Amino acid sequence: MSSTETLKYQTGFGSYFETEAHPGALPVGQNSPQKVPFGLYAEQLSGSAFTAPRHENRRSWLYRLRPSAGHGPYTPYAQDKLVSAFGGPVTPNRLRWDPLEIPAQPTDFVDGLVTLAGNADAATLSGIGVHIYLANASMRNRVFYDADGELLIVPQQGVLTLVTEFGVLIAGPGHIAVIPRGVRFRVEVDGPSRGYVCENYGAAFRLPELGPIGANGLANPRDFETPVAAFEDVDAPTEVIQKFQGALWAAEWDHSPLDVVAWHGNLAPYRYDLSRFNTINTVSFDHPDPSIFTVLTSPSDTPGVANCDFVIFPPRWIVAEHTFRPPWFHRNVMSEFMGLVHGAYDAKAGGFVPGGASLHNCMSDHGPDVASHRKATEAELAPHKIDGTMAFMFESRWVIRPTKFALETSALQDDYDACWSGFPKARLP
Ligand SMILES: O=C(O)Cc1cc(O)ccc1O
Ligand SMILES: [Fe+2]
Repeated sequence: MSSTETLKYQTGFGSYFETEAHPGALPVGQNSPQKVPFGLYAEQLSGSAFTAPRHENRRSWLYRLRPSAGHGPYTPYAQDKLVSAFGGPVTPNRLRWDPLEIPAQPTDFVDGLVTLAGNADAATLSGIGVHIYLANASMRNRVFYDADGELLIVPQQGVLTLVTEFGVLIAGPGHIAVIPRGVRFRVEVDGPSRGYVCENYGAAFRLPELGPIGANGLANPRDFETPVAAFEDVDAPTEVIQKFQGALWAAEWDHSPLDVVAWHGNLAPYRYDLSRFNTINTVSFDHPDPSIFTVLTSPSDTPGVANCDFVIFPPRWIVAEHTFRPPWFHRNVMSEFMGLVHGAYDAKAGGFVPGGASLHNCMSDHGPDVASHRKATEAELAPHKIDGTMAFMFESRWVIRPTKFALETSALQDDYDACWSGFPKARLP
């Protein structure tokens, strides 16, 4: 990721930013002057209702070469692997997938998105879509935006350059990137690329409360990075593809919409280096609930019950005494989708591999496989570093429904249940 160093970022989660790619482009003292500097056009992008309370209110003002309203109609764009209709029958079975293969034929980020699962409904602004992207080509003369939700991108292979209306950010394995609902962007790849996308239909991701942890810890606000303004002045046909109510639509614009010369506000893309996560865990006994590893949360209307939590399982020291150290057996009202960026996950000795995924829905029985259980019950409980790994979970209050594709793909493992068979029965004296 050497090119990272050449880009500039502004730091702070949800900070109030202001940035201009050309000196004097940003109006001073007001948002919408009669004459914007250089004849730029002012446009407000609202990510929350105008009347949302201040701590929830997110919007930015963009100053662009042309108003983005100047375009013709959108027509349907065929890409049937990306869906947002999660009705129909749903299996209660535990599911696990091998990594989906990156295609051999040229495929960009938009065409390479495939939906594995999702819940609730983009129309009511709640729930999530869970997608995998499989790409080997950069987007050329085309730009994407998602009216249905915010995109949390978890690269697993290949470094992405996200050229957005707000500037350029780079994210490879070990980083996440978040693109707010509606923000237009192009994805450039450096080779075969795979990763996970949580499309958040609900309230925007934010940092979790820290409660008794105190004022510091977990993901610290200053480690979130937002690009500085950068624009392209391109008068050439550009295909703008949007996702709206589950379907893709395309329109041809006569210029690139990535023409924002300056902007200010608190709604903007950002990235985060997961190695900056200040991991907190037990120094006494027992395995804490995984909420201790929450990086970002999208709350629902019920306090403490997330539309989606983004949780990671990063490298960390394990020191618990007289404790079964890996995740315990459990059943959960919340539904859990997991992925693996690299390394191994301590509850699964085999079968859960980088780029793969698993789904444990509401009340499904899961936990360590037989081999992990045996190893952990026999291990000498010295301090131990779990290293070289990064698993994650999208955890949601709504049942996560696999798509038809996810249930029919040959990547779906047909023997997942077997990892929990053969536990010796307990013997009472
Ligand atoms: O199921 C999983 O592997 C995720 C998970 C991890 C953990 O440490 C505790 C609970 C939990 O659901
Ligand atoms: Fe779990």
